[in-house]
Parts: sequence; C-alpha cells; structure tokens
Amino acid sequence: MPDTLKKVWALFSAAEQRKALWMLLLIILMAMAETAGVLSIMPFLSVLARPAIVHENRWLGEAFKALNFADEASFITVLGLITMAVVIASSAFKTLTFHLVGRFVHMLRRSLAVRLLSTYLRQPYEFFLTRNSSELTKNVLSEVDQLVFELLQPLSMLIAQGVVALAIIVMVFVYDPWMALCIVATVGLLYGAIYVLVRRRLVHIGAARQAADANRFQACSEVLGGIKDVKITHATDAYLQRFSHASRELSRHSATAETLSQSPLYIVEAVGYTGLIAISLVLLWRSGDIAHVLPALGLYGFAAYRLLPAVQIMYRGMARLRFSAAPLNSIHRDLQLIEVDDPAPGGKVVVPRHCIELERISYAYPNSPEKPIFSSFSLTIPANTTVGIAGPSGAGKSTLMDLMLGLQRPQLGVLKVDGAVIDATNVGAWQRAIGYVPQHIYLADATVAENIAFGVARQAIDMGAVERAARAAQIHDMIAGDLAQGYLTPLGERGIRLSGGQRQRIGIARALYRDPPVLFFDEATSALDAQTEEALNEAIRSLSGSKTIIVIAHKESSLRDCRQVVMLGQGRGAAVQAAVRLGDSSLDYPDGAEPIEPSR
Ligand SMILES: Nc1ncnc2c1ncn2[C@@H]1O[C@H](COP(=O)(O)OP(=O)(O)OP(=O)(O)O)[C@@H](O)[C@H]1O
Repeated sequence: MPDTLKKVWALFSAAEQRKALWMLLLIILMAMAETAGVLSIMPFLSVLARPAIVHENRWLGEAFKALNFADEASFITVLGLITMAVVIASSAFKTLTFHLVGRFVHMLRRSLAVRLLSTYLRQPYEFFLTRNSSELTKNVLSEVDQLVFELLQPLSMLIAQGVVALAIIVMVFVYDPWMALCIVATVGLLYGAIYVLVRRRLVHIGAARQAADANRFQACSEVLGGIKDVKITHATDAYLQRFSHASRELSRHSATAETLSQSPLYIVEAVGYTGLIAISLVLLWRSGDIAHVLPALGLYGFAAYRLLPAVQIMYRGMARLRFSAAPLNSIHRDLQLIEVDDPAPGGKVVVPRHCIELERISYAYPNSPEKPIFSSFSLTIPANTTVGIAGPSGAGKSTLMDLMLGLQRPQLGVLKVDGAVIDATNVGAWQRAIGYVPQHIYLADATVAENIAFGVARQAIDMGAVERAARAAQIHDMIAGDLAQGYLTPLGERGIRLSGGQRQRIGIARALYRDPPVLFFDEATSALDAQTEEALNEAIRSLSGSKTIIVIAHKESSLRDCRQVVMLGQGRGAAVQAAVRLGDSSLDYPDGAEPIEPSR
C-alpha cells in the first residue's frame, strides 16, 4: 500500500502535488462539517424527547433566556430549524468538496495523457522499434482512463470517506467508548477479512484485464490498418473473433472486480442494521425509558447511516487500488522514461560544407543484438555530391540511411558532419538540414498543401514553397488539373484517394518543401512509370552540386547520376560492405571492402 501511494504521488507534477494537498485539506474540513451535521442531531433529539431538559441543561437554558423564547415548543422548532440548516450546509459543503476533488481528478486525466504521449514522442526512434504502437495508444487513451477513474477517483473517495469515518468514530467514542470500539471491531473485522480474501484475486484479474485490453486494441488497429490485406485474405472473421474474445475477457474481469468491490455492502448493511436494533434493545434494557434512549439511538442511527456507506466506499477504493495496480505500474514506469529527443523546432541547422562521415560504426537492432547489421563500417560522403546506396534486399540500406539520419545510433563508432560528432545535443540541428523520402510515405488525412508542408500549422503554410516543391516533384500538373480543390483537396486517410506513384511524389514534394541542403531518398522512385521517373531524376540532377543527395535504389536508372555508389552485400556472419566509386580516387574504402563496378 505505501508503495502504491508513493507511485501515485510520483505521477503528479509539482503543481498537482500542491493542489492534492489543498484537496486533502478540503476533505478534512468536509469531514469536520459532516461530523457537525451528525452532532447537531443530538441536542434536538434530547429536547424533543424531554422538553424539560431546556431548563436543566446550562447551555440550553442560557440560550432559551438570551433569545427570549415564549415557550419550549417554539424553542424546539428553532432548534430543529438550526439542525436542518447545519445538516444542509454540511451536505452543500460536501457536494462542493466532491466537485472540486472530482474536477482535480478529471484534470489529471488530461495532464497524465498529455505527459505520457509527450514522453513517448520524445523517445529515440529505436524505442518505437521495440514497442507496439497499439500498446502505446492503449496506454495513452485507455490505461490513463483506467488509472484515473478506477484508481485515483476511488483513492480520493477512500481518503475522503476515511476522514469522515474517523470523525464519526471519534464522535461515538466521546459519547460511548465501548460502543465505538465494538463498531470498529465489527466493521473492521468484516471488511478486513473480505479484503484479505479477495486482494490477490483482484491483482490477478487486474493484470488479465490489462492484457485483454492490449489484445483488443491490437486486433482493432491491425484489422483497420490493414483492411486491404484483410479483405483479400478473408481474415475478417479471424480478427472479429480475436477482438470479441479479448473484449469478453475485459468485460468478464471488470465485472468480477465490480462484484468483489461491491458485494460486502449487503453483508455489512445487514450486520449494521441488525446491530442497530441490538443496540437499541441494550440501551432500552439498561435505562428502561425510551425518552433517555432516543437521543443516543438517534446518534447511532445517524452515525451508522453515514458510517456504513463511508466504510463501503473505503473498501471499494482499496479493492480498486488492487485491481488497477497494473496500469499504475505501467504508466508510472513509462513516465520515468528519460526524454532524449530535442523537441525545439527552431535553432541552428547543421549544414555539411565538406563531408558526412560514418566512422567505424557497428550496429545491431536492439531486439536482435546477435545479428550485427554493420561491423566497424566507415563511409565518407563528400558534401554537395549525389551518392547511391545499392545492394540486395535485407543488406542494410535503409538501416544505413537511418543511421545517417540520426534516427538510430550506432553502438560503436560515430556519425560526423564536417568533423563534428552528431549526438543527442545536435541531432535535431542535423535533422533540420535534411529532407527525407521514406520507402512508405505516410500521408495524413488532410489537404494536399498540409501534406506537403507536413507539420506546419495550416495558417503558416507557404503556398509558394508548396507549389515550387510540387513542381520539382512532378506532381503540380496533376494537383492543379485533376484535383477539384487543387492544393486544398483533402487526401483521405493515409492518402487513400491517390495512386502509389502520386503518393510517392507528394512525399518527394514534402522533402523539398523546406529546400533542405541534404536530401535522402529511400526507393523514392520505385512506384513511378519510366517517363515520370526520368522527369524526376532530371529534377534531382538539377539539384546535384548544390545539395548533398543520398539515394537508395535498386534500379540502375536511379543510380546513373550518382558520383559514387555504396554497394552493400552480405558476407560471413555479419554484413560486409563495400564502397564503390565512380571516377573519384580520393574516396577511402572501408576496411576489407572491394570496389564493385555497378552494372549500367
Ligand atoms: N526493427 C528491426 N528489428 C530487427 N531487425 C531489423 C529491423 N529492421 C530491419 N531489420 C533487419 O536488418 C536487416 C537490414 O534491413 P534493411 O531494411 O536495412 O535492409 P534493406 O537493404 O533496406 O532492404 P530492402 O531493400 O528490402 O528495403 C534485415 O536483415 C532486417 O531483417
């Protein structure tokens, strides 16, 4: 339990921790107001049962005289009205406190989700190679909700009702210590025993619920993301079955947790109310006069009326803490991840004037450390030249590009630009110098212009730069001629309204939008017809000399204009790389590499 509370406390920002302390103070005040409400019943019931007490009791007598009451009946009426006012005021304060605490908890939902997403987004690219994207989506959208509404809210109720219960017990203790001890022992034992019995099961089904939720998200995002393959392979039923099974598990575990959190109420209600009858019989038996018994009975009755739901809510809070331990642990762990990526969009840009170098790099994917993709590999790319990367499928071309892009970091060796090592401190500045066309272009469900000026706010888009980039990417005529709203035409989810070649050219225009000094093309022209490809190669050719261009290509036509081609091949064990130059004798070959003439 202390460990859980420590984790919950660590979820809050400094401002939220301060706010949480204010909430705690409000809760304590609310408990005191609630106790005052319960206590105020006492004098009223006493006077009601025996009006003569007005003159016997010092305080009541003085109040009677000071306020000039004509008779006892009007005194009782005013006392009744005051009692009603205290009870109503205490309930109003309680409502206000619950509203403020509830609002605080709801605000945490936003703050936790934003902080979690921001922590994920500032992880290095490699983080996303090892974590499933639907799991991350589930954590941000579903697990945060589970944590907030199934753990933090019940926890706030647990604290609130804990203070209320404590105040009521202290009040009963002052009036009758033995009675208070009996109540604590009975209710404590009852709930304690039930809690001990169910807590392990709650942790177990909590973890199973989390796994079922992950399955649900994964099935849903896979089937909707790959709908074409799903349709063609008739995998709909298999996915529906997987989703339905996971949803059933989720519902089953949630229902069991709900039952385990709720069921003691009925047992405790039965014990509580039969106890109340037993107390009234004992009191009656002791005093023999119902008028003496009535105030005490009223106090116990009211205390029970407030205490039982309070204890039940406390128990439910404890049960929820157990059931929601899994999301608490995973969100707490993920929020501890160190943010490494430089989020600042502005700042200096690292423009290569002489060369880009990979110096004796070794790299293996974190999830396949036994399979090195590069071992002590070196490569120098002179600035403002066009360099090709070729080799069979799986040879490591895209990985090499990712290393040069600074998306992945080698385990050994360094990436340098003009002799300066690119590390976490300047990788953002290096990436701002780069335009990149990946193998698979991601298009957002937005307009053509927004897709070309990707990541720029709609009102800040430079339409002149958009058109210039589209012309260079050989897509302007199609946008202006075929699309009803030109650059303002929405492209649909993932650019579903475009052909593969059109999508590729939008991707190329995106890379050119900022007119970057370095361009990376990963199979950028693979989906184009010969004529468009030639026009695009011509556009790329016109940029060469003024920009550093690195091209991955299988087609000879795309490599024709390269000043050098790096041929990656697979050798014994680890991949062996060879750099190939075309007429440049100044190029350093990597250790043990052989120059290979690319076929023309
Ligand atoms: N995320 C990953 N985790 C583990 N291994 C990976 C990962 N991505 C790629 N690999 C492995 O790294 C090797 C190089 O992959 P890469 O994508 O760089 O090859 P490529 O030359 O670009 O291939 P292609 O021409 O087919 O695109 C492959 O053997 C591949 O299985």
